[in-house]
Amino acid sequence: MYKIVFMRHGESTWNLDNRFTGWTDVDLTEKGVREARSAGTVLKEAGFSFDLAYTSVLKRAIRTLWLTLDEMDMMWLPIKNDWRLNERHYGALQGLDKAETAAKYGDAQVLVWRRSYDTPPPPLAADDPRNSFNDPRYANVAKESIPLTECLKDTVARVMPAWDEEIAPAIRAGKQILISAHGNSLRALIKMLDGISDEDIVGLNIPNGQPLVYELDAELKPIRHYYLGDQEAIAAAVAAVANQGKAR
Ligand SMILES: O=C(O)[C@H](O)COP(=O)(O)O
Repeated sequence: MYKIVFMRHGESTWNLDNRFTGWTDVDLTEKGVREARSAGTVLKEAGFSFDLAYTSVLKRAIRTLWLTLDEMDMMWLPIKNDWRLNERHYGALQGLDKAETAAKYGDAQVLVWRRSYDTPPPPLAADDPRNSFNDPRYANVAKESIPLTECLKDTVARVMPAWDEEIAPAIRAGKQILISAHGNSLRALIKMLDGISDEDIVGLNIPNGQPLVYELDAELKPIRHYYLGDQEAIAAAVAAVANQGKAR
């Protein structure tokens, strides 16, 4: 049996402000820093150790990983940064308040933009200065692969090659792996691993900074999964994520 640990970054400044974030590179709040450190404590106390970590090229996931590893006294761990683990690109919604957007367009429309499998939010204009075409961190990415918006299906299409080409072979080679990523890049991975339908994926929400353990069989099919830590607090955090897109 193999084990892999997934973790969404700790609370970010735009999580706190309830803004659509996507590829915007915002940092952790103080609470997010505490969540990342506490994830390290929880992992250490549960006896986890790692050979390799993967994260995105966005600082909220990178810093979460650093703080978690610091807490585990494992800052020496090799880290692979892969843009394909980035958050789903939120298009022209990036920067907008989620509840205000729901008040303007309705809860149902915002649920479609946040959680539907194949309806992307409106795109950023190609000449919007917030596009990532000239950002040096994507210098090695083909321009046509750099999105202006993404639905979850688009995110699956970029996350799965990272899984198939990089992460799955490393698991098979016996590496213990920690992945620090984002709500929707993790939803994309989990959808594929667990074979969740396009309809049911709407109901999957991932809380900030909570280690999620997946046990996998020899074919890397999930046997079971569970969050480490305080289960009541985690259930409340999952419900809070679901409610972020509702008008107040
Ligand atoms: O990009 C964002 O806004 C969040 O990190 C994930 O947002 P969501 O839960 O609204 O999809």
